[in-house]
Amino acid sequence: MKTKVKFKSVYKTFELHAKKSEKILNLFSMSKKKGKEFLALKDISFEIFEGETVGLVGLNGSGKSTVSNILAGVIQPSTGHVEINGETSLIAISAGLNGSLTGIENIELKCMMHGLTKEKIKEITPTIVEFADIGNYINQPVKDYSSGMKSRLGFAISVHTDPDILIIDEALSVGDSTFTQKCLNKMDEFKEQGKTIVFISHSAGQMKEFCDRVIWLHYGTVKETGSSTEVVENYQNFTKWFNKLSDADKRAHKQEMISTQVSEQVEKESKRNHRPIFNINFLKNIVVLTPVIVLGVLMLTSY
Ligand SMILES: Nc1ncnc2c1ncn2[C@@H]1O[C@H](COP(=O)(O)OP(=O)(O)OP(=O)(O)O)[C@@H](O)[C@H]1O
Repeated sequence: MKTKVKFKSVYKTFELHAKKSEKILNLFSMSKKKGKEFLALKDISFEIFEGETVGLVGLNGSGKSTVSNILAGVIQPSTGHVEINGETSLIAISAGLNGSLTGIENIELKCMMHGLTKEKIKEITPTIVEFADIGNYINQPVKDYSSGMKSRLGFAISVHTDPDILIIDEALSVGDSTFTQKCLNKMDEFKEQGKTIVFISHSAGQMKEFCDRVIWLHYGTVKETGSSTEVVENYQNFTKWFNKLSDADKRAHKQEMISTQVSEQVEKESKRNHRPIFNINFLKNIVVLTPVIVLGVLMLTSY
């Protein structure tokens, strides 16, 4: 079987800053206070093969969208190896849509970005418009759309640009039932054509029906990978257990898990990135630049 996607020991960290000013100072390496780092993905490894539909499940914040954004090339992993064999197309609520452009203009732009010729775009635009089915809003700026409308347009464009790997990130959750069914039928067509699909949904039913395999992400790690029925059932048992906890126990459990995502990276970072506020390069720049600036000011004021 041909590998379409491979993640090997992937980590993704996000910097967390208590204040905006810290973030700005950090950009110029002038702050000693290194913002804490949050490990959204910790040592993630998995493989997806051609023609498979693989689901991602997990609690809010477990890292599903971070994986889908890496797959779509929207963000880069911090460390680790990512192999993607084919063109990906991400369908998430409003992903890649330009708010100030109209629906029609977005169709043109996104299709061009997928490398479609002008003739091809002209040919498929009516089909996309018909699939999106948002009436006259197609000529309105996307910023005026409801989330359902954005999702409809995003889905309609993505499935008609003929991607190898389709990534659907909860885009169906905001559509009404008629549109969701239309999208699920389209996904069936894609499966029949042997396309690869990565599907993120909080619907256990959709996961079991559409996915060959499911990956359960848990606080940034892979908790389980296996057949969709088995993994979804184990995940549901976990959520049942979790929901039975008291509010205080839920909070404590979450806090305990999240603290492992923050503290581990901070320890590593503090060892790796310990640097003085005014390092030698900063002082060198001051020594070289000050006379130049003073000379410039003197020349300007002498005229
Ligand atoms: N740009 C960012 N800066 C800081 N933290 C971020 C950023 N993007 C994501 N995160 C954090 O990374 C973690 C994973 O987020 P992600 O959106 O991948 O979760 P998810 O599983 O898709 O959640 P949901 O089910 O709510 O959509 C979350 O704790 C989130 O707050």
